[in-house]
Amino acid sequence: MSKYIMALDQGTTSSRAIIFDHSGNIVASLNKEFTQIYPNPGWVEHDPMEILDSQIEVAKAVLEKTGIKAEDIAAIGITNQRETTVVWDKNTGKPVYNAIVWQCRRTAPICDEIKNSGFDKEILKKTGLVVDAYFSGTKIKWILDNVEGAREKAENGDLYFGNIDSWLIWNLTGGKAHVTDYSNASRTMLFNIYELKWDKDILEYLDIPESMLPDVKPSSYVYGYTDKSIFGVEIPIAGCAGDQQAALFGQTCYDKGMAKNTYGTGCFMLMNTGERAVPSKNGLLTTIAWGIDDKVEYALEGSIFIAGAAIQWLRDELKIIDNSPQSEEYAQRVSDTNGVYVVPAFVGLGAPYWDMYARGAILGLTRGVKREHIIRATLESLAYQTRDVLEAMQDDSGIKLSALKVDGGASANNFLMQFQADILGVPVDRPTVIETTALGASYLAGIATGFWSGREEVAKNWGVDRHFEPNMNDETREKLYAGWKKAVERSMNWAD
Ligand SMILES: Nc1ncnc2c1ncn2[C@@H]1O[C@H](COP(=O)(O)OP(=O)(O)O)[C@@H](O)[C@H]1O
Ligand SMILES: O=P(O)(O)OC[C@H](O)CO
Repeated sequence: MSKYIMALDQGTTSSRAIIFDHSGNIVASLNKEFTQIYPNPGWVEHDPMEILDSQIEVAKAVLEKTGIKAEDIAAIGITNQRETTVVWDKNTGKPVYNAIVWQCRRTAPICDEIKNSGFDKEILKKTGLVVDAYFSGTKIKWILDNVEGAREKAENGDLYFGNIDSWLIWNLTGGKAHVTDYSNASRTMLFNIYELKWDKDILEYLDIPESMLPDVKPSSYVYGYTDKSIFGVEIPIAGCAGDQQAALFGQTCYDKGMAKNTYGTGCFMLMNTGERAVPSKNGLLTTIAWGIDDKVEYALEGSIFIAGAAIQWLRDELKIIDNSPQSEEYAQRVSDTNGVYVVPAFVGLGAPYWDMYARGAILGLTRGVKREHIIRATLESLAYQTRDVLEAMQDDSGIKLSALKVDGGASANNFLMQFQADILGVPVDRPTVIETTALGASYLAGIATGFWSGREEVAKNWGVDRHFEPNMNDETREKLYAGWKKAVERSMNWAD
């Protein structure tokens, strides 16, 4: 029997390949950052070919690095930045436009039109989503309306749409499978999460031909096999889920009421609500967690658009740190932010505010403010945003969390995790494997192929690396949080 599972984790910042063993431990991991393209303020694009090439490159390189043979990979699990939209010509395999990234705000005017017509209420009822430029539907419409010849080709049945999962699977299978899974489909704003099918009314409203859309399959399922030309052998692609749902699976949140928060480019808190879809009264999303054996389970989600990306901004644009981990050292050189708040609303605000026109702000500047304070305030903003979402989630679900399970790149930051526990007044548990996104995709693939027997078996792999206990008095906590709420208000409704 083959000994390993390989996860391909195609994130917003980088393409990553990780090999896991049967105990859910990382045997080897490689990742490659790729180009972020900002053609206009608030617009974000990726090159789909660069995504594909970097993903295949790291997958091959991680095998080479370990000496593990492709034959020893029992299955591949795919997980991906969600909502990001690729439209390609199915005859040539060429994208007709760059991938429009989930963070991109260009379709805000289309969303305003939908809201003005009142159709947003219908969309929320059918898809569980708040109408926002975040989701794929309006991005597809933009491509069809703005790329020369695209609409005609789409109507002739020559174009395929896919999120990054579909784009990768189609290419890895040599163009044999045009598929997605329930969790990714539920983020397009085109999928009826109750009837489990593409919604004809929404497609008609947005003028999107159904022939462009992938077939929707379970998340733990053999979608196809990698073309021999890639790894020399055919490997089953047997798991697929959007990265946040995959992280929920990797954190083994299998029971109703279990939740996790992932600190990557953005920050996403998901709570398993079981077989019942829970509508939100507080600006959260209702979404599909996964589909297994044709049974679908749901989650409540709080989506924060900018988290680790704000740390990247300190590194790449302000150039006040050399690398992301260094932010921890700088933050700890000062005892507070000197009254500064950073609101990283670079691409508007997601849950619970949903303001496409909010923009980033630094408030409370005085002459004594040093870069350490700005760095600390930026890290703290991740924790404040998480509190906004946690409060909404507890209210919607009626469940008070006894501890928050965390993961993702920025959860490695001990300062941030301690401040998170302090500002929530709730303990934070960081597991031994913080690459839970990739782990979840592996579990889905391994369960489909019999590598693992099921959830009960993989749940035994979860263990705590570090527990952060809240250590802040209530008065300080509430005073700091009140300052954050004031700062957020100032950042809202800024862009024209
Ligand atoms: N020690 C750290 N402190 C703060 N932020 C970090 C740290 N390590 C990584 N990050 C941030 O986490 C993000 C990468 O996390 P990752 O889970 O790989 O994200 P993604 O899947 O979105 O590409 C980057 O935005 C990076 O700036
Ligand atoms: O790339 P990440 O890990 O920040 O995740 C992006 C999300 O899937 C967007 O919804």
